[in-house]
Amino acid sequence: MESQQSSLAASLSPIEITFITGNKGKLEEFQQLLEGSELATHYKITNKDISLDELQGAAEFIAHHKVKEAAKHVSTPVLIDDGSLYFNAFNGLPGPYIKCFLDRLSSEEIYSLLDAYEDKTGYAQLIYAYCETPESEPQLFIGRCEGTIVAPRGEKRGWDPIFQPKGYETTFGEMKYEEKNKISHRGKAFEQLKAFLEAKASKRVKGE
Ligand SMILES: O=c1[nH]c(=O)c2ncn([C@@H]3O[C@H](COP(=O)(O)OP(=O)(O)OP(=O)(O)O)[C@@H](O)[C@H]3O)c2[nH]1
Ligand SMILES: [Mg+2]
Repeated sequence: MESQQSSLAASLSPIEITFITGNKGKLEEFQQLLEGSELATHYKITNKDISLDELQGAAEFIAHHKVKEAAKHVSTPVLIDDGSLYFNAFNGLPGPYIKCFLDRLSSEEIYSLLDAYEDKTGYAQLIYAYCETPESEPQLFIGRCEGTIVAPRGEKRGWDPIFQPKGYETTFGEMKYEEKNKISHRGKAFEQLKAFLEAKASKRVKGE
């Protein structure tokens, strides 16, 4: 039975998903996560860089709207990645607005925003959102990583150099993608996305 199912799995064409992002770092981390998983057998993931409207509000709301928008642009199911960084002293900010800060301030300047606060803790959050068609209800997979905002160290990529995950002596900027992905907000969200996609592929193989 198992071997019948594995030969059926091999004969089925892979399910295509379009990952919509213009951010090369996100794409590289996602590809690295994919390489370490079985998903590549069942799915063909392609990338499109489409500029999507991102509303203001909570990250979950933004991701929900962003993936629905994305689904209108392509004929395959879509996936989006939405990242945010929260300073505990700022009660939920910058959150999803971290991109505006990164566009206008250096990492030193972002770190300095916390000068007046003793509490330098925060967390990184990542939402993978998946949507089958523009009419479908999106599925959200949320990963969080607790840490501390520190003076920048390591590669200058987004806010990686100022985020030191809890229990580690290095910032994300000093880690290789592989190392970061094992503990990161993105790695945690990916584990949930993977379980969802694996269950979907397995149902297809069983003809359910
Ligand atoms: O150092 C980082 N480590 C990360 O793990 C990470 N994940 C996201 N980001 C940055 O946070 C903002 C999110 O905004 P965002 O989700 O809208 O991304 P984006 O606009 O760059 O791409 P996309 O919307 O086309 O997918 C953008 O500035 C991203 O560069 C990160 N920075
Ligand atoms: Mg964006």
